[in-house]
Amino acid sequence: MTADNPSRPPLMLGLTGSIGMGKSTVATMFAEAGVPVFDADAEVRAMQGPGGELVARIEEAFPGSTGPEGVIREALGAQVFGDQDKLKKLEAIVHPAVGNRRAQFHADNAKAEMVLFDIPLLFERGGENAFDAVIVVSAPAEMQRERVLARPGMTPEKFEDILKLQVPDAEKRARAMHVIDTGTTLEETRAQVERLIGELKASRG
Ligand SMILES: CC(C)(COP(=O)(O)OP(=O)(O)OC[C@H]1O[C@@H](n2cnc3c(N)ncnc32)[C@H](O)[C@@H]1O)[C@@H](O)C(=O)NCCC(=O)NCCS
Ligand SMILES: Nc1ncnc2c1ncn2[C@@H]1O[C@H](COP(=O)(O)OP(=O)(O)OP(=O)(O)O)[C@@H](O)[C@H]1O
Repeated sequence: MTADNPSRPPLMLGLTGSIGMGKSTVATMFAEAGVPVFDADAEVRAMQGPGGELVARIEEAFPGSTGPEGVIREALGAQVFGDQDKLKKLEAIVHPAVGNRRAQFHADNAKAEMVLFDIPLLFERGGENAFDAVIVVSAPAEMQRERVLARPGMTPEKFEDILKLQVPDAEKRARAMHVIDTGTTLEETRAQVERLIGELKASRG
């Protein structure tokens, strides 16, 4: 467990990586090691799910994209991932709401030693400066492709459309302060996460 430290603000860690590289898996490893985690994607899902606060506005902007269970993600994804203007319109609805939730999380965890923000679009949206350290998860492209294409509802075309929207993996790695290799076993990745937490704690003295 990371100990609370009332005298200093928490170390702000940003976790990012391209589709299927293992952000969620690695964020869970941080949480299991006692680090509070803000999961931007989970917040989006909650706000788009049944009774979610964004459902009505999304239906208004994208008629037919919602139902009794909230946003029909496959249908909305099919509309926006190949169309920049539509994606921008969706982001203008979703991103400010994620920002509000993030501010709340920040306030709730003001006394933690470190906090981790799992932000899929951290580099794409230029949010690096908000963090003391940016951590990128990365695996070989072929492994990424295999993982993503194994997901239900995924097609090679959708995968290519999403890749085009994201900063390339090589650039993410170059801009990262730390890279976690997810092209290995889960145990080895967990060991890397635990090692990094130890280094970050030591760096604070
Ligand atoms: C369009 C939606 C409903 C499709 O949902 P679906 O479950 O099919 O896909 P999922 O969310 O798992 O995304 C698949 C991949 O695309 C990436 N992705 C999602 N939105 C974007 C985006 N705006 N720009 C670039 N990549 C994106 C994700 O990081 C992931 O790697 C959903 O992605 C969405 O609401 N996106 C807009 C909000 C957003 O930007 N979310 C990501 C960061 S918080
Ligand atoms: N060493 C590893 N580290 C992380 N993930 C691994 C590893 N080995 C296998 N995997 C698998 O790779 C997949 C990574 O998916 P995950 O949902 O964590 O990625 P993501 O980056 O969050 O995806 P998305 O961008 O679509 O949200 C999981 O199914 C996970 O079990």
